[in-house]
Amino acid sequence: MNRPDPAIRQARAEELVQLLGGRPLVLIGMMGAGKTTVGRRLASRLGRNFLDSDEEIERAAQMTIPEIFAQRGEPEFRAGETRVIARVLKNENIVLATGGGAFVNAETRALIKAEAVSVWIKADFELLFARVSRRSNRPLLKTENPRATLQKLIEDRYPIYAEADVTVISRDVPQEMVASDLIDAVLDQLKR
Ligand SMILES: Nc1ncnc2c1ncn2[C@@H]1O[C@H](COP(=O)(O)OP(=O)(O)O)[C@@H](O)[C@H]1O
Ligand SMILES: O=C(O)C1=C[C@@H](OP(=O)(O)O)[C@@H](O)[C@H](O)C1
Ligand SMILES: [Mg+2]
Repeated sequence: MNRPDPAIRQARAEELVQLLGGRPLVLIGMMGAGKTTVGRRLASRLGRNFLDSDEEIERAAQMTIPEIFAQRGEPEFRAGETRVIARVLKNENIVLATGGGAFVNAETRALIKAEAVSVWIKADFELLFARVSRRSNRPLLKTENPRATLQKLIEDRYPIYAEADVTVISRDVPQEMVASDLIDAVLDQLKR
């Protein structure tokens, strides 16, 4: 787990930007995987704009995600999510962090596959559960048994997430290192 030399890190970031040729980089995966926080660092490393579909939905609705789920319900949230992702994918040179359910939607998934390079940030159950337990801002986990709910979501969604172009394991290491792993994994894929 050596930290790469900053010059090498910079060179890898530049190479990736070249190979992407403007295509959006879209992060998918479960709640707690690190899409939002690692995505922000990744965008800064690549000199790209960062967007988060949840933040875009909150801005458009002028409500938080828990408020949207409580007052309008999940179907309306999902409709907003599909619209927002279709809109932001018209931009080049972005890193987009999606919400965990976005890629599960067939329409959204087709759009991401057509317009972007998708990266599944994959993490094991205990790591995800520890991370999502720190905050109570994820309405889907407000159940009697959040562990069982998370486990069921993992079972249902992992076969779909596996359709992403690239998979990166979110290890329990600093986010900068996950961002480096991500750059290396996408580079490997694009150079094939
Ligand atoms: N590599 C990491 N090391 C430590 N904490 C992390 C790491 N990646 C994410 N986290 C933390 O886990 C929580 C969930 O991350 P977040 O980026 O919101 O995930 P997502 O958007 O995939 O749901 C946040 O508190 C974040 O700071
Ligand atoms: O997995 C999901 O269905 C959801 C994930 C959340 O985003 P994060 O994956 O960024 O936590 C957010 O979109 C909403 O609470 C629903
Ligand atoms: Mg997020």
